Amino acid sequence: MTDTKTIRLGTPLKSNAFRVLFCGSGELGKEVVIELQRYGVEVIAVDRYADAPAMQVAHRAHVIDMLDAEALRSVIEKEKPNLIVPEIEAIATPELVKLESEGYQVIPTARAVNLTMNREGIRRLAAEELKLPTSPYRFAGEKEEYLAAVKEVGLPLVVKPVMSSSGKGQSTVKDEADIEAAWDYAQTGGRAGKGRVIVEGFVDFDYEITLLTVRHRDGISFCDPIGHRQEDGDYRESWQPQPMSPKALERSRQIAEAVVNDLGGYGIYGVELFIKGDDVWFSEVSPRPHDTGLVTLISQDLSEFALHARAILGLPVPGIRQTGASASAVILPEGESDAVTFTHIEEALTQPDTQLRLFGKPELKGRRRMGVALARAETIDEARSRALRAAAAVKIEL
Ligand SMILES: Nc1ncnc2c1ncn2[C@@H]1O[C@H](COP(=O)(O)OP(=O)(O)OP(=O)(O)O)[C@@H](O)[C@H]1O
Ligand SMILES: NCC(=O)N[C@@H]1O[C@H](COP(=O)([O-])[O-])[C@@H](O)[C@H]1O
Ligand SMILES: [Mg+2]
Repeated sequence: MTDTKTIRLGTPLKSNAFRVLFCGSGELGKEVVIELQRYGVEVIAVDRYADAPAMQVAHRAHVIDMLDAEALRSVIEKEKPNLIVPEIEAIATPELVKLESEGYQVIPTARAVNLTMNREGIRRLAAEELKLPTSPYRFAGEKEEYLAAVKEVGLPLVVKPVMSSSGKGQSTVKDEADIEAAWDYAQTGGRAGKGRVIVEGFVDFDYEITLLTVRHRDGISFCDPIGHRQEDGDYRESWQPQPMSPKALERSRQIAEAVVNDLGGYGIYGVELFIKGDDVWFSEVSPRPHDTGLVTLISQDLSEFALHARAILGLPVPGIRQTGASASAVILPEGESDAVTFTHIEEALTQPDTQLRLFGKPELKGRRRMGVALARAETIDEARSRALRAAAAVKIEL
């Protein structure tokens, strides 16, 4: 007898395959693909360039301009996936909204992906509709408007393109003299070309966290808070668990719950929060695994990638086990190469409880995250220095 309620996973490459299509195929997608492969899911990886990390572990791949709505629709209509999994912000998300209304399933929801790909969507939702505390902010599309926004918000402030990630196009302005340069960088450095910016008042936080929050068929589960250090808007190290006052943790969970329940769907969310004493500000949210959550590859029995896979397949998440003080440190070389060689990996791995991931990105142009070191230890401080030492040990030949 067939139980109509049960999840049905077929055999990959057969007519009954359960097919998942990734929009974006970077290092975060690669780990989710590996988790889905473990369930015998058929995976199709899509990105703007060939041989992207997740493509290397998927069944097949397509290279398209994901900001081109027609190209995106055409690949989806060709593959007819059971699930569409956005992996990066820079996608023609309004087309995903249309595709969802035609019956495709977008993870976690097309609305969540559409709102979060643009800082304006998610910020207005969080601050104006959900009334959550955020930094003061203004949006601007023209230089004049930008200069007025800067006046209203006041220095110090942070300028970001509305569509960007990993700090691309982002500047902190402390001095009047840097106001012009911040506008120019936002117009050239984002992931989707010129356009609107957000001007945010600088929040003088004690520390910041990512609260990984899973929405799954049985409700919501939280991972322990992840602390992290960012430079130029891009993450350099992360650790788990970040010590927090009970009040700040409770407040953080309330904010995360409010946001993910509004956005809905199944999957993991990375809720970014600024903390000062017991006060918590919402910063932004990724409706997908978070880069700072790479630490969960060593710090949890089910990593954020395994949790995402389970949640999106509609499988249960009865518990998440945190296995002690852990840290991650990025391998972030700078230069130009179309075939990077990594050496001294032995040195990176001489310490116990240390692991390495090299993403296999086919090109280095400027500064790019190419790998991550992971470590566990007795204390957070030890785990951090162990991860940093391992990351620094790896040498790069261009
Ligand atoms: N208003 C602010 N006040 C203080 N610091 C900020 C502010 N906005 C951003 N930052 C700092 O810059 C970092 C990156 O900002 P944000 O997360 O908005 O950029 P992003 O490009 O979306 O990065 P990612 O894709 O890695 O999440 C934050 O984690 C924080 O350290
Ligand atoms: N903060 C978001 C983030 O870390 N996203 C991750 O970086 C990739 C892009 O890397 P690239 O710029 O090196 O191609 C994305 O595909 C995703 O895996
Ligand atoms: Mg962020």
